[in-house]
Amino acid sequence: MLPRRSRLTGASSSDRGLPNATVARLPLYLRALTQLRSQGSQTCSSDQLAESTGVSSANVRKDLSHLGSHGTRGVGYDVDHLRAEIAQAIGQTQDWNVVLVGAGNLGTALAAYPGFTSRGSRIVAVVDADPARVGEQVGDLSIESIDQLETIITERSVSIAIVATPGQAAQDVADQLVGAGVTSILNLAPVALRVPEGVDVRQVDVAAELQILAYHEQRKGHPREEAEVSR
Ligand SMILES: NC(=O)c1ccc[n+]([C@@H]2O[C@H](COP(=O)([O-])OP(=O)(O)OC[C@H]3O[C@@H](n4cnc5c(N)ncnc54)[C@H](O)[C@@H]3O)[C@@H](O)[C@H]2O)c1
Repeated sequence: MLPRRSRLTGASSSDRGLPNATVARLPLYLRALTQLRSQGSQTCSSDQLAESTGVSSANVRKDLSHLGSHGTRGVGYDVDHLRAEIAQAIGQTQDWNVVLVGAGNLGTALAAYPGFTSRGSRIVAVVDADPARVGEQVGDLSIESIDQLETIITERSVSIAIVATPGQAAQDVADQLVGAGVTSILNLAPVALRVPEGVDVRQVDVAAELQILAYHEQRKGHPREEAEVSR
C-alpha cells in the first residue's frame, strides 16, 4: 500500500523541472500569445505579455528563460515559437481526457462550458451517484453512474478528474479515482484530500479567494477609518 498524505500541488518548487510558480503562469502566457496571434502579431515583447497577463515583466522574462527563451533584443519573442515551446512544456501538445464527478450546480456548469477543449482538456464523462440524474444531458454528454467510473477511466484513457461532490463524499471519490488510475485531481470540494505519492491535487476554493480579498478590503479601509477618527 502506498503512503498517503494530504497533498496539494503547487505550494513549493517542483522537483520535476520548472518552478511551480512558473508552471502556474505558463497557461496565462499561452492564452495571451494565442490572442496576439489571432490579432496578427508575429512578435511580442515581455512588456506586452506582462500587460495582458498581469504578471510583472521581470517575472515574464524569468519564466520564459526557464524554457530557454530569451527573445531578441529590439524584436522580442517570436509568437508562434513561444506558443509551441509553452505548449510543449505544459503538455498541451495533446488533449487530456477529464472525468467530472458530481453533476450538481457546479459540476453541470463546468461540464457545459465549451472553453476547456481549446485549452487542452476535454471533459469526456460526467458521473454522479444519484440514479435519478443518470441519463440527463449536460452539454454534449449524458450523466453516467458512478458505478461506471472505473470502466470510464480505463476505456477513455482518463488521467485527470474534477471532484465536484459534497465535501463528505470527496475523499471516497478521490480514493475510487486513484484506484482506477487517475493521477491528477482538481478538487472543488472544501476538504483536503489525502492521496498517494505521485498523485497531484489542485484545490480551487472561490470562498477562500473572496476571504483573501475581504482581508485586503479591510486593510484598505483601515487608514480611512483612522483619518476619520483623527479629524
Ligand atoms: N471550489 C469552489 O469555489 C466552490 C464553489 C461552490 C461550491 N463548491 C463545492 O463544490 C461541491 C459541489 O457543489 P454544488 O453546489 O454543485 O453541490 P450539489 O449538491 O448541487 O451537487 C453535488 C453533486 O454530487 C453528487 N454526489 C454526491 N456524492 C457523490 C458521490 N459519492 N459520487 C458521485 N457524485 C456524488 C450529488 O448527487 C450531486 O449531484 C461542494 O463540495 C461545494 O461545497 C466549491
